[in-house]
Amino acid sequence: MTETEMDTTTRNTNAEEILRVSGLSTRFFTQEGQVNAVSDLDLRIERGEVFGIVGESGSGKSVTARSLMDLIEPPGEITEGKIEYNDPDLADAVRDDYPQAVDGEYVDLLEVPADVRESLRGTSFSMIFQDPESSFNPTLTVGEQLAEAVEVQRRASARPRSTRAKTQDYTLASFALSTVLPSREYVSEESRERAIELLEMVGIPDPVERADEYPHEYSGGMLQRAMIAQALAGEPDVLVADEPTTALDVTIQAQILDLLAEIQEETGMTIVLITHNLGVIARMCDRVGVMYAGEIVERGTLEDVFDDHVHPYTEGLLGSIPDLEGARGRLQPIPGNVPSLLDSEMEDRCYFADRCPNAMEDCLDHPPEYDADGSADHEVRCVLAERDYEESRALPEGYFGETERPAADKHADPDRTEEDVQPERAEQPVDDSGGDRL
Ligand SMILES: Nc1ncnc2c1ncn2[C@@H]1O[C@H](COP(=O)(O)OP(=O)(O)OP(=O)(O)O)[C@@H](O)[C@H]1O
Ligand code: NI
Repeated sequence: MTETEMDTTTRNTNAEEILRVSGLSTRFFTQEGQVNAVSDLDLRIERGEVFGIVGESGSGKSVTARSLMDLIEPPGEITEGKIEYNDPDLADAVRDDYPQAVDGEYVDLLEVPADVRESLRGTSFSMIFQDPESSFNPTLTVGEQLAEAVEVQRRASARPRSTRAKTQDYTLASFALSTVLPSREYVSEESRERAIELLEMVGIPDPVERADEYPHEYSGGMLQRAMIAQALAGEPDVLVADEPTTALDVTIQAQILDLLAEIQEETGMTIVLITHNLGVIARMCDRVGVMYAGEIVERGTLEDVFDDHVHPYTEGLLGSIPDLEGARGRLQPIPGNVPSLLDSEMEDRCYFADRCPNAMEDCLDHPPEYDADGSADHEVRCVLAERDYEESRALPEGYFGETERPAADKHADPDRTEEDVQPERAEQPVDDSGGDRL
């Protein structure tokens, strides 16, 4: 181990992990059979970092995000694993009733009742989505909805989580209470003012007037900003952003990413950023996990993944982003199809082997995660971490049957959104449409 590697190791043991996900599996029990959307997934998210999850369409990114937020609905189900959240007060509050859920300052959110999980939504965890329409009620003004979100936070901070309740009953009941949305008439003037502040913070011009408008009166980019404001109303520790810019045009995409980066810097919030776009990852993230077929197949720092990647899938993803010069690069989608995640069709091998230019006999066994060169965080689910590619061990052409043309990826339309988000960490000029945001 080199000296630099030692340093990284030290840093990582010291950094506080706000979220520890271990062995998480999420299945959908559909008429066609069991869909293994997320399988045995491990994640360690450090407080204050921007952690990116990237992968092709169907790789399980959104299901991972929704699992973290406890938003999986039937026929889906988290079938295994732990989602441990670092919150000493919560740990104290639930320790007596749910000792198996608590490990020091961590609480396994899958071991506490649903109402406790729900009480954390908005105030500890918040999520923004690709389509802001889904986050707003069309019949209420944006200002009213933001004020309601602020009220939820006020109630949550009024509950005796940090002062330790006298009785467990009271503690748990208070968690549940904070999930009840106040009705409109209880929204205080203070919350209204805070709503306007939030709109201003996310760069909405004339926030006082805009607060009284309905969602449909907002442009796509403005509504995206308003959704971010809504997500921030509860001052969450962790923001999960699922493709927050994909639906927007390139200029607005860049502005929204800048806004998120600014807010992150200002508040120290932890962000889990989900995207199919490695350019967005390069611009925003500290560390990244590359997802394929419901698993993280490569993870590490940006440097690990961009410069020292081992997995041919990562290589393939990198080949499908535009070149660094900003000239329209030739996008080369990875040949072959995203695999079926139907349990009955998944073989116990490397799930990428049928598309992999370097598939060997070794790949017929499902690979574990290996340590890879680079930072201490660099891990890869590929035998190439352990051995070089050997032509003599290559699987014969056509081993997995006919390889077809790549499936149309709904996100991979190069003419629309990809070209201007550059895969480098450039300081972008701040857009001037928003005034003072923070
Ligand atoms: N409600 C559902 N019922 C059945 N299968 C589902 C459901 N939701 C997701 N899946 C399956 O889970 C797998 C992962 O989907 P997910 O939405 O997480 O992919 P993704 O990586 O977010 O893709 P995209 O980039 O297209 O958003 C897919 O095979 C999908 O078909
Ligand atoms: Ni998705």
